Amino acid sequence: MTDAFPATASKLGLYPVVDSVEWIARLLEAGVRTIQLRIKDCEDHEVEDAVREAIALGKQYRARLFINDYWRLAIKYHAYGVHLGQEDLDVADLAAIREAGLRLGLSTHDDAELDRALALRPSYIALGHIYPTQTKDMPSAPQGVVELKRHLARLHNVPTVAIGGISLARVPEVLATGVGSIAVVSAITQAADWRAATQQLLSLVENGIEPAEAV
Ligand SMILES: Cc1ncc(COP(=O)(O)OP(=O)(O)O)c(N)n1
Ligand SMILES: Cc1ncsc1CCOP(=O)(O)O
Ligand SMILES: [Mg+2]
Repeated sequence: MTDAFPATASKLGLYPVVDSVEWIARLLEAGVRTIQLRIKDCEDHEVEDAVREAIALGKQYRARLFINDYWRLAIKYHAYGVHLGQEDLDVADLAAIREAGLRLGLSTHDDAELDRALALRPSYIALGHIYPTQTKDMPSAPQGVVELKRHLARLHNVPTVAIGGISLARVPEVLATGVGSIAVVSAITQAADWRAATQQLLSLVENGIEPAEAV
């Protein structure tokens, strides 16, 4: 059996996914403790400064900072973790990520992808998209909360994250599925008042979760 990736918190709570160091800084300052830097479609050298600065901020705030896609840079600067999609899995050096001690989060969209993800023993598994989203072109249909719940039934011992179209108003029905974390982009970055939105999301999602484990 393949070695497991390092463990992360059993419930990751509110998980903003953002595209700049500025967003990382303001959300960590606002109390977010799980966060992802997601800058799409760049060469490593174009995002190296941003990745390094985001990782430094993550360490400063003792937060769980995941780097999307740029796994070589995440290893180079000792990120807390890396998030990869199914296509990324075809090219990434998973052994190098594991040996460097980084946590690994994986995207899944259906049962076959869940099978593949489970076999890799990642630190968490993300499920989506749950609702229609304007943030990313998705080839598949939204899975909805009924399908999310069915998938979660296979994932008792793995931290889970729901993503895609999750607004403040939809958080309660997503949480009711038992998922351990809610990942959002536009619910924060497109909010009229991002600070208020972040505080409302934090209190809804993290109410009842143990204080953050040391990072
Ligand atoms: C928490 C979380 N879940 C899913 C994704 C999507 O990742 P991926 O499939 O690799 O697509 P891109 O984000 O790279 O466009 C994510 N980033 N974070
Ligand atoms: C990156 C990603 N992966 C699946 S859906 C999505 C975008 C989620 O953005 P939003 O929360 O604005 O729908
Ligand atoms: Mg990706």
